[in-house]
Amino acid sequence: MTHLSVNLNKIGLLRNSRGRDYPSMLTMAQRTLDLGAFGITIHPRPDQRHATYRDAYDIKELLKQYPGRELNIEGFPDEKFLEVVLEVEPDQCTLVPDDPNQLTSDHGWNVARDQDALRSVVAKLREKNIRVVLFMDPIPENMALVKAVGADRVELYTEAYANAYHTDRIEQINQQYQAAAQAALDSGLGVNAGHDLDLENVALLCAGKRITEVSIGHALTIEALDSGWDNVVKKYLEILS
Ligand SMILES: CC(=O)[C@@H](O)[C@H](O)COP(=O)(O)O
Ligand SMILES: NCC(=O)COP(=O)(O)O
Repeated sequence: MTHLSVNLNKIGLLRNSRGRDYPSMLTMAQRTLDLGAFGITIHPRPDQRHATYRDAYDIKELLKQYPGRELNIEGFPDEKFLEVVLEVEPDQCTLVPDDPNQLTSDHGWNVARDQDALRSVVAKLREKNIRVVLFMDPIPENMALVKAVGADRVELYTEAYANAYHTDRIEQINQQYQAAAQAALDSGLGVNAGHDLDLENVALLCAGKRITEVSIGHALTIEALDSGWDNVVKKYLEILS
């Protein structure tokens, strides 16, 4: 079984487009948890274009009603992000090497280059018992360094997998992701995965039984426009069970 953490960024985008609390992030988080999702993910970016720092505090408060479920906060560890995460104390923090002006996340960490800074950030988060995840490209040789800086898990950046899914390269690409996941496991790390996963492609990736958690938001929100939020969340839960 692979845990589903639903990323609510795109609910935040809709909410922010009118400046009112509609759709409500909290209502959607509660609805998603009531459907059985393991967790909620948000990625507050410096411009707060979708998920906001306030959402982090509010969803953490909501999760007190859901023992065993988790909040995962993703983002680049700048001063404000770290201030919020160290105050909110989510169950998990996924560090992503995004520039503020990036359209979306599109690469993993260069841990060899950034190891000193990462080691310091990871230590601060671990002091608060926050599980630390590094967003990584699926390169097996890089996994041991993630462990060396003190992280608990990697999140495999799955855009390349999603792009290959409907091509004749998918078997080779999936094998690369499975090898990266195995290398992470062999290094004593847990394995998460995310970015551009959807109802069609998620099953093959998780069939290898190496992935503890997937975080899915963009495709899930779009699929919900066709089939309804509840139906889509239930479909993911069925696939991942
Ligand atoms: C890190 C990652 O791949 C996604 O979780 C990210 O949160 C997507 O961000 P946007 O929703 O801003 O595209
Ligand atoms: N870490 C991946 C995530 O939270 C959601 O990514 P996406 O499904 O919005 O592409």
